Amino acid sequence: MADNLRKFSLFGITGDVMEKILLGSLALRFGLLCIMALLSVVTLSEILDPSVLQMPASLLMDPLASPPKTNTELGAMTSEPSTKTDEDKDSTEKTRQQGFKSVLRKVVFSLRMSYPSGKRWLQVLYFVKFGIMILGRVIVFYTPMQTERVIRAFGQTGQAADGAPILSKFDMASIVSYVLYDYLKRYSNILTAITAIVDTPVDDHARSSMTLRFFQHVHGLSMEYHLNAKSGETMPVLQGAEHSVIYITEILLYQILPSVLDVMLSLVYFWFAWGWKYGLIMVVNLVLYMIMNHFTTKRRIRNWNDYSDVSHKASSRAADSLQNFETVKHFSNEAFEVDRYRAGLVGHSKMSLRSTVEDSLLAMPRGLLWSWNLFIGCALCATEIAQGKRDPSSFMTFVLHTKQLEDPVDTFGWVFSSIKREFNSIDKLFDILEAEPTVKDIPNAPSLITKKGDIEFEDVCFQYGADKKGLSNISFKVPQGSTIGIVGPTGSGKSTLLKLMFRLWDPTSGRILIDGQDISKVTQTSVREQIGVVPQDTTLLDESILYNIGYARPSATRDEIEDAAKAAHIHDNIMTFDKGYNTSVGERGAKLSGGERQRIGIARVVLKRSSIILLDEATSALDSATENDIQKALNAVTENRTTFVVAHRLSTVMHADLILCIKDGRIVERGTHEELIQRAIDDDGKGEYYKMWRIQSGESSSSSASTVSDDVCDSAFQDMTYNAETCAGLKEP
Ligand SMILES: Nc1ncnc2c1ncn2[C@@H]1O[C@H](COP(=O)(O)OP(=O)(O)OP(=O)(O)O)[C@@H](O)[C@H]1O
Repeated sequence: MADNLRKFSLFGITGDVMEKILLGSLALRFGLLCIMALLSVVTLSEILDPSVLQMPASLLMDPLASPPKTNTELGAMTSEPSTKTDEDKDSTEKTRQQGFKSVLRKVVFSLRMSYPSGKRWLQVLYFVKFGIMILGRVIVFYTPMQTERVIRAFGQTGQAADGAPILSKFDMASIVSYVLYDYLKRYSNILTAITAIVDTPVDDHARSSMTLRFFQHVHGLSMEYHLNAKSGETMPVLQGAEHSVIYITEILLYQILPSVLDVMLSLVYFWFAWGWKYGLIMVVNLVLYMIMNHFTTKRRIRNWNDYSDVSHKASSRAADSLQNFETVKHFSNEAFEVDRYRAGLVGHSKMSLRSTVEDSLLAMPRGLLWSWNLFIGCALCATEIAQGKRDPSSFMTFVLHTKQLEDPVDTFGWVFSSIKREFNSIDKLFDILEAEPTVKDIPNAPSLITKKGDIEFEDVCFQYGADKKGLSNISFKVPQGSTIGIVGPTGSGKSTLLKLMFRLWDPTSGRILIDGQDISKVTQTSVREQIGVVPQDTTLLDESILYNIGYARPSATRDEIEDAAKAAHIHDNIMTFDKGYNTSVGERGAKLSGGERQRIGIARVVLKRSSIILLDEATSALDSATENDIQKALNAVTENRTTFVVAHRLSTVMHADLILCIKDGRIVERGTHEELIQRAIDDDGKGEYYKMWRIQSGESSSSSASTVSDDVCDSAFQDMTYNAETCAGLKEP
């Protein structure tokens, strides 16, 4: 060979020179590879530097813990380590990922979710795809044997019709069969086309049914979950898990299973058709490969977990800052947000580089092991051919079979790590799916039947958490059609009381009765259907005004919606907008003023026509004149309906049939406005309600109760739209 090369000449370049060029280029290639390997190791060690690894963790800290003022402070903030809670969470997550049971659970979950249960024709398609996969294994197994048959045919000699010797027989049938096998093995063949077509409706069905189930579950969760969940994170988790479920199924059934079948078939074939030595080489190689793979996969998973955590946190922080753009602008923190996001991206790319470098380095020993196996097998086969024990064509069969196994065995190299990555997102989904509603309907709970609308609180106690505030021993009874005013300092528990009525939470002890029925024993939906709420901060859906008002009763006609808007004194405003009722309100109603949002909230309650109405500071964002108008409208709406009015402005509640004054979660005073004032006057001016009334009426708190004069009353009335009779009743006898 070397001699032949030396004699060779091309364009005047002799074989000698050519040989040197070839050797030189080989040496150069080797040198470059060494440099690349060295650089990879250097990069790896740099990336493995713990300070670099901690960098992205800075994104985990709460930026509000100490609001940044200067760039230096911003820089300092972004290099803080993560909070312990997040670390704990992450390690729990990773611990949970391990364990056979947990893996099995996720696998079963994925397989179940991706199976089109309930759809017969989709099930047929599902099994067609599976059948094609099995057929594929048979084709893969037979292709090398067909090659051997073609080669053997060359070796067969014979005689032509004229008696001339034929050195090699031309076997068209075996060549055609080989080409056919090869075609069916290719990516772009008829079987893969059928698989892709079959796949689409099956996967689409799995995706949509899964997302709907998850979506329904999340909507079924209680207020507590939604308050704790980060807005904007739930949907990506659902979408990520939806992708993961499909991916895991695809990998299990169409990557791992075929690979296992390929390996098993080859193993059995070699062991029994070629002898135990070949089988043993295969087994030893596979076992070594799996062991090596196990350790490398562990490392890859850790890399991936770190990578996905950093990536997830960086993007959710970025989304959060965009959602709260107004707050960012209030504090001119645009640059801070950009810096924080940049730090996240830097961490992200470092993680990405680290895992790529590690993955590539870890793949090298696997390649070497495989070549070693090929070498042993080839040497054994060549020896047997040389000894005349085997046909030379069998060498080709061995090489093709072994090479054909490379793909499936290599699949084990990456498939387990990638499947485990997907487990990460299924874990996040499990967190959501495992969240139980804190407010639950008892089994077979009946619906609430409202005959009148009498309401009773029976020694109701409630706490948000073990050490958090709530309500204590709340008891009162109100007949149908009454208006109950709830007043008290901020944070005293007024809204909490309304939330308990609406069953956003259930009392820790005690009972709330509507028409004698304990609301915790009837369905939440039936309770909520009977109650109309105007919350402190009416949030709207990013749709038109028409849609938002109609949301209270989707069956309402356009006329009914407009009537409700008129009753809430917002119709004229709406008509001044270019698109009238079709005006889009923006995200959470951001394109409307606070007062407009509140009036849409009131219009909704008008449209809902519920028998009980809860108004939580429903008119706080309105000017006195508009409030006065709306108050009249609300009086019409609330007539003959049991109404709870939470208000700081006493003018809103002073006509109530009963006023409850709440302080630190307890009712400290109760009565009508007149009774409360009179009681305070009789008691030397002591009384919470009286104190608030005097502050709001503009009288100095140091004045004594006995000096409640006409002037005071008048100034109070200016703000309170108070009536003359009530005022007369409050003056000193
Ligand atoms: N989801 C919650 N988790 C924990 N604590 C809460 C929660 N909601 C409210 N609280 C706490 O419960 C207490 C009562 O809150 P609530 O909203 O009922 O007060 P409020 O009297 O309506 O106040 P305001 O007049 O300011 O609206 C407050 O200390 C508040 O911080």
